Amino acid sequence: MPNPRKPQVETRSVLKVLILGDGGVGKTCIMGRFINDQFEDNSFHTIGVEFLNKDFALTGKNYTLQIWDTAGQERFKSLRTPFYRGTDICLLVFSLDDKSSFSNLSLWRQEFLHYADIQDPQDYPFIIVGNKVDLGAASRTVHAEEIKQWCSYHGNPPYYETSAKTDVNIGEVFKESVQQWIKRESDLDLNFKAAGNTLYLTPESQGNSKIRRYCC
Ligand SMILES: Nc1nc2c(ncn2[C@@H]2O[C@H](COP(=O)(O)OP(=O)(O)OP(=O)(O)O)[C@@H](O)[C@H]2O)c(=O)[nH]1
Repeated sequence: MPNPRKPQVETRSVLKVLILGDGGVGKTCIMGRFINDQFEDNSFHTIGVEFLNKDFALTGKNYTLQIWDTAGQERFKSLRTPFYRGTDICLLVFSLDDKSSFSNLSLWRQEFLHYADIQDPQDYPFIIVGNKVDLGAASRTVHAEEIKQWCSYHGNPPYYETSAKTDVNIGEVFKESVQQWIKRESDLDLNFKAAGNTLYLTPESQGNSKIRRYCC
């Protein structure tokens, strides 16, 4: 039973989720669907970056997803890249009816790794999103086999086919983001322990507020 005299402190992890991909693939609409459950038929091109927060609970734990929508057009590159650092999860989005948005996925991945200064690209949690699945098979120009090959070459990141318009798999992508983050945190923890970095608390060290679990 909770102690009524003790204030209940809510613990909440804040995750930065970045959405990248060509202009027009539906990044803003994906964010709008997830945050407000709305879809814009005529959304404007994003200029630079915009971010919105959404609280999310998974298996009894609370998270705040800080979702960063970026401008996909090349002319806005210098406005978006300064915001890549500190990203926890990166969504790489293409449109299933736009072959060149899929061909550009590798460039988006490289741009992110470079400007976010990621040291271990193979371990980084990307999620691949093929949007506009509602357009159906007749409009589809990017096929399952080539997506599978791309993913297999790039470390098998999770792949989702979504529709911001008809709300297909949008919640699942963000749930996957949290799951990827949880997995990465626990892998980092295991690696830390496997490297023999166990911290033993002695009576002296317990009084030393400068001792931290991880070294920077
Ligand atoms: N059919 C369909 N259209 C979509 C979907 N998502 C977005 N669109 C449309 O695609 C167009 C571009 O959507 P945006 O969300 O603005 O694309 P963006 O990737 O943010 O574009 P930039 O801001 O230029 O980077 C708009 O006309 C949307 O209505 C979808 O799931 N299905």
